[in-house]
Amino acid sequence: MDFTTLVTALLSLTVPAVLIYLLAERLRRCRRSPYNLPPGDLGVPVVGHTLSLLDALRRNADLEWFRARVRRYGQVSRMSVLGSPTVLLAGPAANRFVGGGGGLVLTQTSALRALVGRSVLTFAGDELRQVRGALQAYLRAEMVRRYVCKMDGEVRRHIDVSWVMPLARDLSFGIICSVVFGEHASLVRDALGEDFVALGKAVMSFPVRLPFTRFSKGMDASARIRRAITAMFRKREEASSLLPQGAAAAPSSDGTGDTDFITYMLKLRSQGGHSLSLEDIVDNAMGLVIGAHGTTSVLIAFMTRYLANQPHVLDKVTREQDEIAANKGPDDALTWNDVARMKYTWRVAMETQRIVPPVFGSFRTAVRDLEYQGYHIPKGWKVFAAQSITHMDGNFFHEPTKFDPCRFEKFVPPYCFMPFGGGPRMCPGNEFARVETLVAMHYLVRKFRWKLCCTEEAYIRDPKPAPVNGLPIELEPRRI
Ligand code: HEM
Repeated sequence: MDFTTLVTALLSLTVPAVLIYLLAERLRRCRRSPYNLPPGDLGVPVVGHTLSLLDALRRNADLEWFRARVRRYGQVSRMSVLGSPTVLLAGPAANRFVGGGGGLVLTQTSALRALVGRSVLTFAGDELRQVRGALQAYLRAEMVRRYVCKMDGEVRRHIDVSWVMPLARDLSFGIICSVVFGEHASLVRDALGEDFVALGKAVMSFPVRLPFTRFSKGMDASARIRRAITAMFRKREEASSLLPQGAAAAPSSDGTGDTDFITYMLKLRSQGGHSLSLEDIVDNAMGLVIGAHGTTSVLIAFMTRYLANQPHVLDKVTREQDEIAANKGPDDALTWNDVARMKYTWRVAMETQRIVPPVFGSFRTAVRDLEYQGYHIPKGWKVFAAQSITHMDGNFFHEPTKFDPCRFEKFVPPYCFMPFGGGPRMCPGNEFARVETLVAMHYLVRKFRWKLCCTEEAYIRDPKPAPVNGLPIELEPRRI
């Protein structure tokens, strides 16, 4: 018997034996459990349901996957994903429970911790409170109001390209860079654009530091971004200590919101608002860029797709945008008041997010033993609620597969529509995303008409929704 045959024979005996042992252990533990665990199963040891869920996501069949489990086990069930026992919850009460936060913390994968070290995505306790407070203050409506002009300029710079997904990505990347990095934005965009793409892709990867893995590329990109941005702002940090009290956080004299995020955070620290180092602030800036651009670009891209397939909706959006433009000169930038009038267009955006939510659900970890609807959730277990389950439930949304923006003119029951999450970890950038999307749509529908090159183009979730071919469109100038 040669060496290879021997190794193969040994492996074929030991691997099944180890798997059977692990399975038996797990079954014994479950049977001994003092908990009233939710119904369900933990699947194959270690792998659990990870591969099956990933496969469903890649085929855009995740809703069916979740529904099958809900049909089989009810609205509370147990499964195992990414190596952890996880409770899958469905329904508005579940969305409220997961968003509410009591005994649950945001699940941080080890990839995320390694990639964006110390940021709002990885903090807990006091540090989290300080940074959430600063982010919410920075992104509040009055601040976003001052970015409208900036967003307008950025959209006009991008608008004449015809490959929707990359265009939407470039656009939202450009906008978030100009807000986060201020006068350094173009430098960051040009020198670090690719690195931010690699970083975004690595966030949900397996943390294996081998050459050519997504994670490894993300780690290299993250180190380059950190180095470059820290160096850029080292000077700014010194300069900001020379600014008069309150100057950095105040609006600029032209009202365009020229206080970039990093300067804002440096100034806030000098006023005792937090105690983060420049390196931590840069990590938070990275977190903000990741949170902002992979999500808003999905919304803009899918809205473009729905408008192409729904001519009557496009007509209504165009009428609304034409009325807004009628009172302005061709070079006048949009204002906050203009954006406030785009009510129907925003309903189209909400309907797009109902059917294709950019973030597919909320993952939490139980920090103590919890109880939900009579079942125990042991400390350390994960809890997951997928938005699509309530978004596509006929009990809350009549004919849920139909694209109908007017449904948002009526009352929507609480905790059924949650594209931005809810509770203490709700997206702090929701207002920012709303304004960015509306400004982009204004110029798109006013200037162009478009046709989808692949009318039935499928999309996958990776885990964000992405059209398989990048959603190419034929774009032509609009004849008015
Ligand atoms: C359509 C666009 C967007 C969608 C659908 C979206 C959705 C979400 C959701 C669902 C969460 C919470 C996830 C959870 O509960 O586990 C979240 C968190 C977050 N979002 Fe957004 N987001 C969008 C745009 C933005 C923008 C424009 C920014 C920044 C300007 C941003 C920054 C963040 C940050 C920093 C967090 C983490 C907050 C925390 O951990 O406490 N997002 N987003």
